[in-house]
Amino acid sequence: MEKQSLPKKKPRRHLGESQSIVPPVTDNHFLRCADLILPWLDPRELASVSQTCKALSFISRSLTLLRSLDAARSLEPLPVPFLNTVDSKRYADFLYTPFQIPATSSPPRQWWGGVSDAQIRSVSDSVSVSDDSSSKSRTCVDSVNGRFGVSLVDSDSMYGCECVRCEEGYCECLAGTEEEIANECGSGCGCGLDCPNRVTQKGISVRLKVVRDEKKGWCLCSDQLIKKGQFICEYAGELLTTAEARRRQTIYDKLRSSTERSFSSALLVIREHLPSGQACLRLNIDATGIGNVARFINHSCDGGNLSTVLLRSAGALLPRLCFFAARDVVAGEELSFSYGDVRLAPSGDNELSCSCGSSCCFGTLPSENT
Ligand SMILES: C[S@@+](CC[C@H](N)C(=O)[O-])C[C@H]1O[C@@H](n2cnc3c(N)ncnc32)[C@H](O)[C@@H]1O
Repeated sequence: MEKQSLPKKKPRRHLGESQSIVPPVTDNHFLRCADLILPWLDPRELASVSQTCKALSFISRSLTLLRSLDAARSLEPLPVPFLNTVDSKRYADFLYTPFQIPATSSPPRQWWGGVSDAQIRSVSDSVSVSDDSSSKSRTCVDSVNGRFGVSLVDSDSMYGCECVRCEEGYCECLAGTEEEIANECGSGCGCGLDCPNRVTQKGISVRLKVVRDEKKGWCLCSDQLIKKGQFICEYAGELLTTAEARRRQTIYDKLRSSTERSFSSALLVIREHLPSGQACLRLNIDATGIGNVARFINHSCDGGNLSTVLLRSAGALLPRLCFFAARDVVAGEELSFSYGDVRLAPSGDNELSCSCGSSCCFGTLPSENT
């Protein structure tokens, strides 16, 4: 006769037993701690922990919403929202700087959208949790601004105008010394930020949005009609030495191959040539970890709808790469430019396929041999 096996009894759990009451999440230290502590709590304490978790969940959902509402974290005159109808990513994670900054190996944390005091209070009232994280966050943003506000200007510069009010388009600052570099009034001048010859120094003044695309990832798009010649933004990020740019490029290439190409880098190398053809200036700007909205501008093989201008403001140590509308751009249109000439770039293992959709698409993205 066959021995009938009885249905196995589920082991009963008692508070205090060292059995797992939370799903095993191997790398989650918080949950591992919870697993050790929660079984020792009495019902009232357990209920209070549960309320706290609900409050934290509410706050983190609100923060996610706030983050998706402004990629620029209130550091630009206008917010730049994320829009995604393609997948579950609500926003891209990077630190925001409106300006070029020196390379940093240990970037500080950055405030990015806080639940307002009123919201915090209403959450606290409803779930009896007191939290002063909002004021801490604000202190954090100040220190971050201080850190990121490192200015790459030469305050003792002798170059610059002494105008109290410059005339638009007519100022000694506008006469360039290098042929390829346009000039603006700047910190070395007597005029202020409202000077008409400081178009690119007032932040982003056109409505933009960051839209998710299935093939290209995030794309910077206009959210209004932009007239030909209007300033869009500069390419802000960390200024690297060429050695550091090469080091980071190797890391980014590895990351891209290990994350099945979902990793996007935003390291731009700008070479300005003398009329003789010899390179005279090389700028390496990395917006991958720290940058502004320009890090979302994708490549287009037909040159796109943006023109780039290398621009020096009086008193600045280095020129900045600025984007202007190359033609009228309608609301909703993606902003793009050419990353380089694909025919000049060496083909390699790390080639990315291009989805610019232009009639002259080369099929692959230009890759920079740093
Ligand atoms: C500077 S980032 C642009 C923003 C990026 N799409 C994102 O999601 O963060 C450059 C990266 O975007 C993607 N990209 C840019 N232009 C593209 C294009 N025309 N086709 C496909 N991918 C593109 C590539 O992954 C490239 O490495």
